[in-house]
Amino acid sequence: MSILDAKPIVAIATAPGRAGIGIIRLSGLALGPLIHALLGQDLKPRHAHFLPFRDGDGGTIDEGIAIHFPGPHSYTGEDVLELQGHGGPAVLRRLLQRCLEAGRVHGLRLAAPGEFTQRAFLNGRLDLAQAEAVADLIDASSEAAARSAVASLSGVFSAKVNDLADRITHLRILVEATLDFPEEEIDFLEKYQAAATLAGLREELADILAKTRQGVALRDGLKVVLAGEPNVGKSSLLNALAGEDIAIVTPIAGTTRDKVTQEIHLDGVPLHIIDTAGLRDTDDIVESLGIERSWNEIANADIVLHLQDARLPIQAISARILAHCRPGVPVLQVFNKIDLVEKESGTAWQPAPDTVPVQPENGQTGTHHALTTIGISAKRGDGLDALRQQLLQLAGWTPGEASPWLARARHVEALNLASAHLEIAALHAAQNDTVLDLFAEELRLAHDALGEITGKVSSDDLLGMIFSSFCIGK
Ligand SMILES: Nc1nc2c(c(=O)[nH]1)N(C=O)[C@@H](CNc1ccc(C(=O)N[C@@H](CCC(=O)O)C(=O)O)cc1)CN2
Ligand SMILES: Nc1nc2c(ncn2[C@@H]2O[C@H](COP(=O)(O)OP(=O)(O)OP(=O)(O)O)[C@@H](O)[C@H]2O)c(=O)[nH]1
Repeated sequence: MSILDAKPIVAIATAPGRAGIGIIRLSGLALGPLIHALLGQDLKPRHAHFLPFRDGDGGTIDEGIAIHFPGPHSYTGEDVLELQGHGGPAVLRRLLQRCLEAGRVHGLRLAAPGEFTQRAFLNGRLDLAQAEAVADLIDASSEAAARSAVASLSGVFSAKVNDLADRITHLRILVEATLDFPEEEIDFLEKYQAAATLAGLREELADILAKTRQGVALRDGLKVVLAGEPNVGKSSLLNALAGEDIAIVTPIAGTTRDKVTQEIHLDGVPLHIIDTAGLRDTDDIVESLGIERSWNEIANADIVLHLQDARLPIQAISARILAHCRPGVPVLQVFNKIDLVEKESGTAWQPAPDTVPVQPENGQTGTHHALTTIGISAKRGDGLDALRQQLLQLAGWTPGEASPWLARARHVEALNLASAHLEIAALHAAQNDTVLDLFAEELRLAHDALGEITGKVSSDDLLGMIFSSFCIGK
Protein backbone atom coordinates (compact mmCIF):
# COMPACT_ATOMS: atom_id res chain seq x y z
CA MET A 1 0.00 0.00 0.00
CA SER A 2 2.71 2.41 -0.81
CA ILE A 3 0.66 4.64 -3.09
CA LEU A 4 -2.65 5.02 -1.35
CA ASP A 5 -4.38 7.21 -3.93
CA ALA A 6 -3.80 10.63 -5.44
CA LYS A 7 -6.60 12.38 -3.51
CA PRO A 8 -5.85 15.50 -1.51
CA ILE A 9 -4.92 14.84 2.12
CA VAL A 10 -5.12 16.79 5.35
CA ALA A 11 -3.72 16.39 8.86
CA ILE A 12 -2.85 18.32 11.96
CA ALA A 13 0.91 18.74 11.53
CA THR A 14 1.79 19.90 15.03
CA ALA A 15 1.89 17.86 18.26
CA PRO A 16 -1.41 17.33 20.05
CA GLY A 17 -2.01 19.38 23.16
CA ARG A 18 -1.75 23.07 24.02
CA ALA A 19 0.81 25.13 22.14
CA GLY A 20 1.35 28.68 20.97
CA ILE A 21 0.63 27.80 17.38
CA GLY A 22 -0.86 24.78 15.64
CA ILE A 23 -0.63 23.94 11.96
CA ILE A 24 -2.98 22.09 9.67
CA ARG A 25 -1.48 21.00 6.38
CA LEU A 26 -3.16 19.98 3.14
CA SER A 27 -1.53 18.55 0.04
CA GLY A 28 -3.06 17.74 -3.33
CA LEU A 29 -2.57 18.04 -7.06
CA ALA A 30 -4.73 21.15 -7.55
CA LEU A 31 -5.88 22.80 -4.33
CA GLY A 32 -7.05 26.08 -5.91
CA PRO A 33 -10.82 25.42 -5.88
CA LEU A 34 -10.65 23.83 -2.43
CA ILE A 35 -8.77 26.85 -1.05
CA HIS A 36 -11.39 29.16 -2.48
CA ALA A 37 -14.21 27.13 -0.97
CA LEU A 38 -12.48 26.91 2.40
CA LEU A 39 -11.21 30.48 2.80
CA GLY A 40 -13.56 32.40 0.47
CA GLN A 41 -10.62 33.87 -1.43
CA ASP A 42 -7.59 32.92 -3.51
CA LEU A 43 -4.14 33.13 -1.97
CA LYS A 44 -1.08 34.73 -3.48
CA PRO A 45 1.54 31.96 -3.86
CA ARG A 46 4.01 31.61 -0.98
CA HIS A 47 2.55 34.65 0.76
CA ALA A 48 1.46 34.73 4.41
CA HIS A 49 -2.17 35.89 4.61
CA PHE A 50 -3.67 36.86 7.96
CA LEU A 51 -7.39 36.03 7.82
CA PRO A 52 -10.31 34.48 9.68
CA PHE A 53 -10.88 30.72 9.43
CA ARG A 54 -14.66 30.36 9.24
CA ASP A 55 -16.98 27.39 9.67
CA GLY A 56 -19.71 26.54 7.13
CA ASP A 57 -22.15 29.01 8.70
CA GLY A 58 -19.69 31.90 8.58
CA GLY A 59 -18.81 31.71 12.29
CA THR A 60 -15.14 32.31 13.13
CA ILE A 61 -13.21 29.25 14.32
CA ASP A 62 -9.90 31.09 14.63
CA GLU A 63 -7.89 33.92 13.16
CA GLY A 64 -4.67 32.74 11.64
CA ILE A 65 -2.22 32.64 8.81
CA ALA A 66 -2.75 30.79 5.55
CA ILE A 67 0.02 30.01 3.08
CA HIS A 68 -0.34 28.40 -0.31
CA PHE A 69 2.75 26.70 -1.77
CA PRO A 70 1.78 25.79 -5.34
CA GLY A 71 3.40 22.59 -6.61
CA PRO A 72 6.04 21.65 -7.45
CA HIS A 73 7.69 24.21 -5.15
CA SER A 74 6.45 22.74 -1.90
CA TYR A 75 7.42 20.10 0.64
CA THR A 76 5.43 17.35 -1.10
CA GLY A 77 5.89 18.63 -4.65
CA GLU A 78 2.09 18.99 -4.87
CA ASP A 79 0.02 22.07 -3.99
CA VAL A 80 0.31 22.56 -0.25
CA LEU A 81 -1.90 24.71 1.97
CA GLU A 82 -0.97 25.53 5.53
CA LEU A 83 -3.38 26.90 8.08
CA GLN A 84 -1.45 28.24 11.05
CA GLY A 85 -3.82 28.84 13.92
CA HIS A 86 -3.76 28.88 17.70
CA GLY A 87 -2.42 25.63 19.10
CA GLY A 88 -5.32 24.41 21.20
CA PRO A 89 -6.69 20.90 20.62
CA ALA A 90 -10.30 22.11 20.23
CA VAL A 91 -9.39 24.82 17.71
CA LEU A 92 -7.37 22.43 15.58
CA ARG A 93 -10.04 19.71 15.70
CA ARG A 94 -12.69 22.20 14.51
CA LEU A 95 -10.40 23.50 11.77
CA LEU A 96 -9.68 19.95 10.63
CA GLN A 97 -13.42 19.16 10.52
CA ARG A 98 -14.03 22.33 8.55
CA CYS A 99 -11.34 21.39 6.00
CA LEU A 100 -12.83 17.91 5.52
CA GLU A 101 -16.30 19.42 5.11
CA ALA A 102 -15.22 22.06 2.57
CA GLY A 103 -12.97 19.57 0.79
CA ARG A 104 -15.43 16.68 0.63
CA VAL A 105 -16.45 17.39 -2.98
CA HIS A 106 -12.74 17.52 -3.88
CA GLY A 107 -12.11 14.08 -2.37
CA LEU A 108 -10.15 15.43 0.62
CA ARG A 109 -9.36 12.76 3.21
CA LEU A 110 -7.23 12.35 6.34
CA ALA A 111 -3.56 11.66 5.67
CA ALA A 112 -2.01 8.35 6.66
CA PRO A 113 1.12 8.45 8.86
CA GLY A 114 4.08 9.73 6.87
CA GLU A 115 1.97 10.35 3.78
CA PHE A 116 3.19 13.92 3.17
CA THR A 117 6.79 12.73 3.21
CA GLN A 118 5.86 9.67 1.15
CA ARG A 119 4.47 11.98 -1.52
CA ALA A 120 7.63 14.08 -1.31
CA PHE A 121 9.59 10.85 -1.95
CA LEU A 122 7.35 9.68 -4.79
CA ASN A 123 7.62 13.13 -6.40
CA GLY A 124 11.40 12.99 -6.21
CA ARG A 125 11.74 15.80 -3.63
CA LEU A 126 13.67 13.50 -1.28
CA ASP A 127 15.25 10.09 -1.68
CA LEU A 128 14.41 7.25 0.69
CA ALA A 129 17.37 7.76 3.04
CA GLN A 130 16.47 11.45 3.31
CA ALA A 131 12.82 10.63 3.96
CA GLU A 132 13.89 8.27 6.76
CA ALA A 133 16.09 11.06 8.12
CA VAL A 134 13.00 13.28 8.46
CA ALA A 135 11.48 10.77 10.91
CA ASP A 136 14.82 10.19 12.63
CA LEU A 137 15.32 13.91 13.10
CA ILE A 138 11.93 14.17 14.78
CA ASP A 139 12.74 11.15 16.97
CA ALA A 140 16.35 12.14 17.76
CA SER A 141 16.97 11.66 21.47
CA SER A 142 20.20 13.66 21.70
CA GLU A 143 21.65 16.72 20.05
CA ALA A 144 24.39 14.62 18.48
CA ALA A 145 21.73 12.36 16.91
CA ALA A 146 19.80 15.41 15.68
CA ARG A 147 22.94 16.91 14.11
CA SER A 148 23.68 13.69 12.25
CA ALA A 149 20.03 13.31 11.19
CA VAL A 150 20.15 16.76 9.60
CA ALA A 151 23.27 15.71 7.71
CA SER A 152 21.39 12.68 6.36
CA LEU A 153 18.38 14.86 5.55
CA SER A 154 20.53 17.25 3.56
CA GLY A 155 21.83 14.33 1.54
CA VAL A 156 25.35 13.77 2.88
CA PHE A 157 24.82 10.01 3.27
CA SER A 158 22.88 9.66 -0.01
CA ALA A 159 25.63 11.48 -1.91
CA LYS A 160 28.26 9.04 -0.59
CA VAL A 161 26.12 6.05 -1.56
CA ASN A 162 25.25 7.48 -5.00
CA ASP A 163 28.87 8.31 -5.75
CA LEU A 164 29.97 4.78 -4.91
CA ALA A 165 27.10 3.29 -6.94
CA ASP A 166 28.09 5.44 -9.94
CA ARG A 167 31.70 4.32 -9.73
CA ILE A 168 30.62 0.68 -9.60
CA THR A 169 28.46 1.23 -12.67
CA HIS A 170 31.34 2.89 -14.46
CA LEU A 171 33.51 -0.18 -13.93
CA ARG A 172 30.67 -2.46 -15.01
CA ILE A 173 30.18 -0.53 -18.26
CA LEU A 174 33.87 -0.99 -19.07
CA VAL A 175 33.57 -4.71 -18.38
CA GLU A 176 30.43 -5.09 -20.45
CA ALA A 177 31.96 -3.21 -23.35
CA THR A 178 34.79 -5.75 -23.29
CA LEU A 179 32.31 -8.63 -23.31
CA ASP A 180 31.53 -7.85 -26.94
CA PHE A 181 35.17 -8.40 -27.87
CA PRO A 182 36.02 -11.81 -26.43
CA GLU A 183 39.62 -11.68 -27.66
CA GLU A 184 40.21 -8.71 -25.37
CA GLU A 185 38.83 -10.36 -22.25
CA ILE A 186 42.16 -11.72 -21.16
CA ASP A 187 43.94 -8.42 -20.81
CA PHE A 188 40.88 -6.45 -19.80
CA LEU A 189 41.75 -6.57 -16.15
CA GLU A 190 45.22 -5.25 -16.69
CA LYS A 191 44.27 -2.73 -19.31
CA TYR A 192 41.73 -1.00 -17.11
CA GLN A 193 43.37 -1.86 -13.82
CA ALA A 194 40.04 -3.37 -12.87
CA ALA A 195 41.41 -5.16 -9.83
CA ALA A 196 42.94 -1.98 -8.43
CA THR A 197 39.77 0.00 -9.15
CA LEU A 198 37.70 -2.67 -7.43
CA ALA A 199 40.03 -2.65 -4.42
CA GLY A 200 39.53 1.12 -4.18
CA LEU A 201 35.75 0.72 -4.33
CA ARG A 202 35.85 -1.90 -1.59
CA GLU A 203 37.91 0.38 0.62
CA GLU A 204 35.45 3.22 0.13
CA LEU A 205 32.54 0.90 0.90
CA ALA A 206 34.26 -0.30 4.10
CA ASP A 207 34.66 3.32 5.18
CA ILE A 208 31.01 4.14 4.48
CA LEU A 209 29.97 0.98 6.33
CA ALA A 210 31.97 1.88 9.45
CA LYS A 211 30.46 5.38 9.56
CA THR A 212 26.98 4.02 8.88
CA ARG A 213 27.35 1.60 11.79
CA GLN A 214 28.19 4.56 14.00
CA GLY A 215 25.13 6.32 12.62
CA VAL A 216 22.97 3.34 13.60
CA ALA A 217 24.50 3.26 17.09
CA LEU A 218 23.65 6.93 17.45
CA ARG A 219 20.06 6.32 16.38
CA ASP A 220 19.30 3.04 18.14
CA GLY A 221 21.87 2.97 20.92
CA LEU A 222 23.95 0.03 22.05
CA LYS A 223 23.04 -2.67 24.54
CA VAL A 224 25.63 -2.76 27.28
CA VAL A 225 25.13 -5.77 29.56
CA LEU A 226 26.56 -5.88 33.07
CA ALA A 227 27.32 -9.52 33.79
CA GLY A 228 29.12 -11.40 36.52
CA GLU A 229 28.76 -13.42 39.70
CA PRO A 230 26.50 -12.22 42.50
CA ASN A 231 27.65 -9.37 44.70
CA VAL A 232 30.44 -8.09 42.45
CA GLY A 233 28.71 -4.70 42.17
CA LYS A 234 26.71 -4.81 38.92
CA SER A 235 23.76 -2.89 40.33
CA SER A 236 26.11 -0.41 41.99
CA LEU A 237 27.77 0.22 38.62
CA LEU A 238 24.40 0.71 36.90
CA ASN A 239 23.48 3.29 39.52
CA ALA A 240 26.87 5.00 39.24
CA LEU A 241 26.60 5.27 35.44
CA ALA A 242 22.99 6.44 35.62
CA GLY A 243 23.77 8.94 38.36
CA GLU A 244 20.74 7.80 40.37
CA ASP A 245 19.54 4.86 42.42
CA ILE A 246 17.77 2.74 39.83
CA ALA A 247 18.64 -0.79 40.95
CA ILE A 248 18.51 -2.19 44.47
CA VAL A 249 21.92 -2.64 46.07
CA THR A 250 22.43 -4.87 49.13
CA PRO A 251 25.32 -6.92 50.51
CA ILE A 252 23.15 -10.00 49.95
CA ALA A 253 24.30 -12.10 47.00
CA GLY A 254 21.47 -12.67 44.54
CA THR A 255 19.69 -9.35 45.11
CA THR A 256 18.97 -8.63 41.43
CA ARG A 257 16.44 -11.20 40.21
CA ASP A 258 15.38 -9.68 36.91
CA LYS A 259 17.04 -7.37 34.44
CA VAL A 260 16.99 -3.63 35.15
CA THR A 261 17.53 -1.33 32.18
CA GLN A 262 18.52 2.31 32.11
CA GLU A 263 19.29 4.51 29.12
CA ILE A 264 22.21 6.89 29.47
CA HIS A 265 23.92 9.14 26.91
CA LEU A 266 27.68 9.29 26.48
CA ASP A 267 28.71 12.03 24.06
CA GLY A 268 25.18 11.80 22.65
CA VAL A 269 25.41 8.04 22.06
CA PRO A 270 22.46 6.30 23.73
CA LEU A 271 23.59 3.30 25.77
CA HIS A 272 21.01 0.90 27.15
CA ILE A 273 22.70 -0.32 30.32
CA ILE A 274 21.28 -3.65 31.43
CA ASP A 275 21.88 -4.95 34.94
CA THR A 276 21.38 -8.70 35.17
CA ALA A 277 20.96 -11.32 37.89
CA GLY A 278 24.33 -12.56 39.23
CA LEU A 279 25.52 -15.74 37.52
CA ARG A 280 25.82 -18.74 39.84
CA ASP A 281 24.39 -22.22 40.36
CA THR A 282 21.33 -22.02 42.56
CA ASP A 283 18.35 -24.10 43.68
CA ASP A 284 16.18 -21.01 44.01
CA ILE A 285 13.63 -21.19 41.19
CA VAL A 286 13.06 -17.44 40.90
CA GLU A 287 16.78 -16.74 40.91
CA SER A 288 17.55 -19.42 38.34
CA LEU A 289 14.88 -18.02 35.98
CA GLY A 290 16.54 -14.63 36.41
CA ILE A 291 19.93 -16.15 35.60
CA GLU A 292 18.51 -17.73 32.46
CA ARG A 293 17.50 -14.23 31.41
CA SER A 294 21.00 -12.97 32.18
CA TRP A 295 22.41 -15.44 29.67
CA ASN A 296 19.85 -14.29 27.09
CA GLU A 297 20.87 -10.68 27.63
CA ILE A 298 24.54 -11.61 27.25
CA ALA A 299 23.67 -13.36 23.98
CA ASN A 300 21.99 -10.17 22.67
CA ALA A 301 24.54 -7.66 23.96
CA ASP A 302 26.48 -5.23 21.79
CA ILE A 303 29.05 -4.82 24.56
CA VAL A 304 29.49 -6.95 27.70
CA LEU A 305 31.01 -5.62 30.88
CA HIS A 306 32.16 -8.64 32.85
CA LEU A 307 32.30 -7.45 36.44
CA GLN A 308 34.51 -9.19 38.93
CA ASP A 309 35.61 -8.56 42.48
CA ALA A 310 39.11 -7.07 42.17
CA ARG A 311 40.20 -8.92 45.34
CA LEU A 312 39.56 -12.34 43.82
CA PRO A 313 41.42 -14.19 41.09
CA ILE A 314 39.79 -14.20 37.62
CA GLN A 315 36.62 -16.22 37.71
CA ALA A 316 35.89 -19.40 35.80
CA ILE A 317 32.62 -17.90 34.55
CA SER A 318 34.65 -15.70 32.21
CA ALA A 319 35.02 -18.34 29.49
CA ARG A 320 31.30 -19.07 29.57
CA ILE A 321 30.45 -15.41 29.10
CA LEU A 322 32.73 -15.21 26.07
CA ALA A 323 31.15 -18.33 24.63
CA HIS A 324 27.65 -16.90 25.02
CA CYS A 325 28.01 -13.56 23.30
CA ARG A 326 27.79 -12.98 19.58
CA PRO A 327 30.99 -13.12 17.53
CA GLY A 328 32.85 -9.84 17.52
CA VAL A 329 31.12 -8.49 20.62
CA PRO A 330 33.68 -6.81 22.86
CA VAL A 331 33.91 -8.06 26.42
CA LEU A 332 35.43 -5.69 28.92
CA GLN A 333 36.88 -7.23 32.10
CA VAL A 334 35.89 -4.79 34.83
CA PHE A 335 37.47 -5.32 38.24
CA ASN A 336 35.31 -3.59 40.81
CA LYS A 337 35.88 -2.65 44.45
CA ILE A 338 39.46 -1.50 43.95
CA ASP A 339 38.90 0.71 47.00
CA LEU A 340 38.80 -2.46 49.10
CA VAL A 341 41.99 -3.76 47.48
CA GLU A 342 43.72 -0.56 48.50
CA LYS A 343 42.29 -0.69 51.98
CA GLU A 344 43.20 -4.33 52.56
CA SER A 345 46.65 -4.38 50.93
CA GLY A 346 47.66 -0.75 51.35
CA THR A 347 48.71 -0.52 47.67
CA ALA A 348 46.89 0.63 44.58
CA TRP A 349 45.16 -1.98 42.44
CA GLN A 350 47.14 -3.37 39.52
CA PRO A 351 45.85 -5.77 36.89
CA ALA A 352 47.28 -9.09 38.08
CA PRO A 353 49.20 -11.23 35.59
CA ASP A 354 46.59 -13.95 36.05
CA THR A 355 43.92 -11.66 34.56
CA VAL A 356 45.23 -12.39 31.09
CA PRO A 357 42.19 -13.02 28.89
CA VAL A 358 40.83 -16.52 28.86
CA GLN A 359 39.73 -18.18 25.66
CA PRO A 360 36.05 -18.88 25.20
CA GLU A 361 34.96 -22.48 25.76
CA ASN A 362 33.73 -22.91 22.20
CA GLY A 363 37.13 -21.98 20.81
CA GLN A 364 35.91 -18.87 18.94
CA THR A 365 39.45 -17.54 19.09
CA GLY A 366 39.93 -14.25 17.37
CA THR A 367 36.25 -13.48 16.93
CA HIS A 368 36.19 -11.28 20.02
CA HIS A 369 37.76 -7.89 20.27
CA ALA A 370 40.78 -7.61 22.49
CA LEU A 371 39.65 -8.08 26.06
CA THR A 372 40.49 -4.92 27.88
CA THR A 373 40.98 -4.86 31.61
CA ILE A 374 39.96 -1.97 33.79
CA GLY A 375 39.80 -1.38 37.55
CA ILE A 376 36.98 0.64 39.11
CA SER A 377 35.21 1.37 42.33
CA ALA A 378 31.50 1.68 41.66
CA LYS A 379 31.11 2.90 45.22
CA ARG A 380 33.78 5.59 45.26
CA GLY A 381 33.71 6.45 41.54
CA ASP A 382 37.34 5.60 40.69
CA GLY A 383 37.90 4.55 37.10
CA LEU A 384 34.38 5.46 35.93
CA ASP A 385 35.62 8.15 33.52
CA ALA A 386 38.11 5.71 32.04
CA LEU A 387 35.31 3.16 31.76
CA ARG A 388 33.11 5.67 29.92
CA GLN A 389 35.95 6.41 27.51
CA GLN A 390 36.42 2.69 26.93
CA LEU A 391 32.71 2.30 26.21
CA LEU A 392 32.80 5.07 23.64
CA GLN A 393 35.85 3.59 22.01
CA LEU A 394 34.20 0.17 21.83
CA ALA A 395 31.17 1.86 20.26
CA GLY A 396 33.53 3.00 17.50
CA TRP A 397 33.47 6.58 18.70
CA THR A 398 36.13 9.23 18.35
CA PRO A 399 35.57 11.53 21.33
CA GLY A 400 33.91 14.80 20.42
CA GLU A 401 33.43 13.74 16.82
CA ALA A 402 29.80 13.26 15.87
CA SER A 403 28.88 10.55 13.43
CA PRO A 404 28.78 12.08 9.95
CA TRP A 405 25.26 10.80 9.28
CA LEU A 406 22.44 9.02 11.06
CA ALA A 407 21.47 5.64 9.66
CA ARG A 408 19.26 2.61 10.13
CA ALA A 409 19.92 -1.12 10.43
CA ARG A 410 18.47 -1.64 6.94
CA HIS A 411 21.18 0.62 5.50
CA VAL A 412 23.89 -1.49 7.13
CA GLU A 413 22.25 -4.63 5.70
CA ALA A 414 22.26 -3.15 2.20
CA LEU A 415 25.91 -2.08 2.54
CA ASN A 416 26.86 -5.54 3.80
CA LEU A 417 25.12 -7.08 0.80
CA ALA A 418 26.91 -4.73 -1.59
CA SER A 419 30.16 -5.56 0.17
CA ALA A 420 29.58 -9.31 -0.24
CA HIS A 421 29.00 -8.87 -3.99
CA LEU A 422 32.15 -6.79 -4.40
CA GLU A 423 34.04 -9.48 -2.50
CA ILE A 424 32.83 -12.16 -4.92
CA ALA A 425 33.70 -9.86 -7.83
CA ALA A 426 37.22 -9.57 -6.42
CA LEU A 427 37.47 -13.37 -6.20
CA HIS A 428 36.42 -13.63 -9.84
CA ALA A 429 38.99 -11.00 -10.80
CA ALA A 430 41.74 -12.91 -8.99
CA GLN A 431 41.18 -16.05 -11.07
CA ASN A 432 43.48 -16.77 -13.96
CA ASP A 433 40.64 -17.09 -16.43
CA THR A 434 38.34 -14.40 -15.09
CA VAL A 435 34.79 -14.88 -16.32
CA LEU A 436 33.92 -11.32 -17.15
CA ASP A 437 30.16 -11.72 -17.30
CA LEU A 438 30.13 -13.15 -13.76
CA PHE A 439 32.35 -10.27 -12.66
CA ALA A 440 29.96 -7.77 -14.25
CA GLU A 441 26.94 -9.47 -12.70
CA GLU A 442 28.37 -9.09 -9.19
CA LEU A 443 28.97 -5.39 -9.86
CA ARG A 444 25.35 -5.05 -10.94
CA LEU A 445 24.12 -6.78 -7.78
CA ALA A 446 26.33 -4.55 -5.61
CA HIS A 447 24.93 -1.50 -7.39
CA ASP A 448 21.33 -2.68 -6.82
CA ALA A 449 22.02 -3.28 -3.12
CA LEU A 450 23.16 0.34 -2.80
CA GLY A 451 20.04 1.46 -4.66
CA GLU A 452 17.90 0.02 -1.86
CA ILE A 453 19.31 2.64 0.49
CA THR A 454 18.20 5.63 -1.54
CA GLY A 455 15.03 3.93 -2.81
CA LYS A 456 16.06 3.64 -6.46
CA VAL A 457 15.31 -0.03 -5.92
CA SER A 458 12.41 -0.48 -3.52
CA SER A 459 9.31 -2.56 -2.97
CA ASP A 460 5.87 -1.35 -1.95
CA ASP A 461 6.24 -3.45 1.21
CA LEU A 462 9.41 -1.63 2.15
CA LEU A 463 7.88 1.79 1.52
CA GLY A 464 4.75 0.85 3.46
CA MET A 465 6.87 -0.29 6.38
CA ILE A 466 9.03 2.82 6.41
CA PHE A 467 6.31 5.45 6.08
CA SER A 468 3.74 3.81 8.34
CA SER A 469 6.12 4.27 11.28
CA PHE A 470 6.09 8.07 10.81
CA CYS A 471 3.86 10.29 12.88
CA ILE A 472 0.63 11.59 11.40
CA GLY A 473 0.99 14.94 9.69
CA LYS A 474 4.61 14.33 8.61
N1 LIG B 1 5.52 25.81 8.44
C1 LIG B 1 6.29 24.79 8.08
N2 LIG B 1 7.49 24.60 8.66
C2 LIG B 1 8.26 23.54 8.31
C3 LIG B 1 7.83 22.62 7.34
C4 LIG B 1 6.55 22.84 6.73
O1 LIG B 1 6.10 22.07 5.88
N3 LIG B 1 5.83 23.93 7.13
N4 LIG B 1 8.64 21.54 7.00
C5 LIG B 1 8.16 20.36 6.47
O2 LIG B 1 8.62 19.29 6.73
C6 LIG B 1 10.06 21.60 7.30
C7 LIG B 1 10.74 22.39 6.24
N5 LIG B 1 10.74 21.69 4.99
C8 LIG B 1 10.33 22.24 3.80
C9 LIG B 1 10.93 21.79 2.65
C10 LIG B 1 10.62 22.37 1.45
C11 LIG B 1 9.68 23.37 1.38
C12 LIG B 1 9.40 24.06 0.09
O3 LIG B 1 8.42 24.78 -0.04
N6 LIG B 1 10.27 23.90 -0.91
C13 LIG B 1 10.16 24.53 -2.21
C14 LIG B 1 10.54 25.98 -2.16
C15 LIG B 1 11.95 26.24 -1.79
C16 LIG B 1 12.33 27.72 -1.80
O4 LIG B 1 11.54 28.58 -1.43
O5 LIG B 1 13.47 27.97 -2.18
C17 LIG B 1 11.03 23.80 -3.21
O6 LIG B 1 11.91 23.05 -2.78
O7 LIG B 1 10.80 23.98 -4.40
C18 LIG B 1 9.04 23.80 2.53
C19 LIG B 1 9.36 23.22 3.75
C20 LIG B 1 10.26 22.18 8.65
N7 LIG B 1 9.46 23.38 8.88
N1 LIG C 1 33.63 -1.16 48.91
C1 LIG C 1 32.91 -1.32 47.81
N2 LIG C 1 31.75 -1.97 47.86
C2 LIG C 1 31.03 -2.12 46.74
C3 LIG C 1 31.48 -1.59 45.48
N3 LIG C 1 30.55 -1.89 44.56
C4 LIG C 1 29.56 -2.58 45.19
N4 LIG C 1 29.84 -2.72 46.50
C5 LIG C 1 29.04 -3.40 47.51
O1 LIG C 1 28.92 -4.75 47.16
C6 LIG C 1 27.63 -5.25 47.52
C7 LIG C 1 26.93 -5.85 46.31
O2 LIG C 1 26.69 -4.82 45.36
P1 LIG C 1 25.59 -4.95 44.25
O3 LIG C 1 25.73 -3.76 43.38
O4 LIG C 1 24.27 -5.24 44.82
O5 LIG C 1 26.13 -6.24 43.51
P2 LIG C 1 25.46 -7.09 42.32
O6 LIG C 1 26.58 -7.61 41.50
O7 LIG C 1 24.42 -6.29 41.62
O8 LIG C 1 24.80 -8.28 43.14
P3 LIG C 1 23.61 -9.30 42.74
O9 LIG C 1 22.37 -8.52 42.66
O10 LIG C 1 23.63 -10.25 43.89
O11 LIG C 1 23.99 -9.97 41.48
C8 LIG C 1 26.88 -4.07 48.12
O12 LIG C 1 26.98 -4.13 49.52
C9 LIG C 1 27.64 -2.86 47.56
O13 LIG C 1 27.55 -1.74 48.41
C10 LIG C 1 32.74 -0.91 45.45
O14 LIG C 1 33.22 -0.43 44.41
N5 LIG C 1 33.40 -0.80 46.63
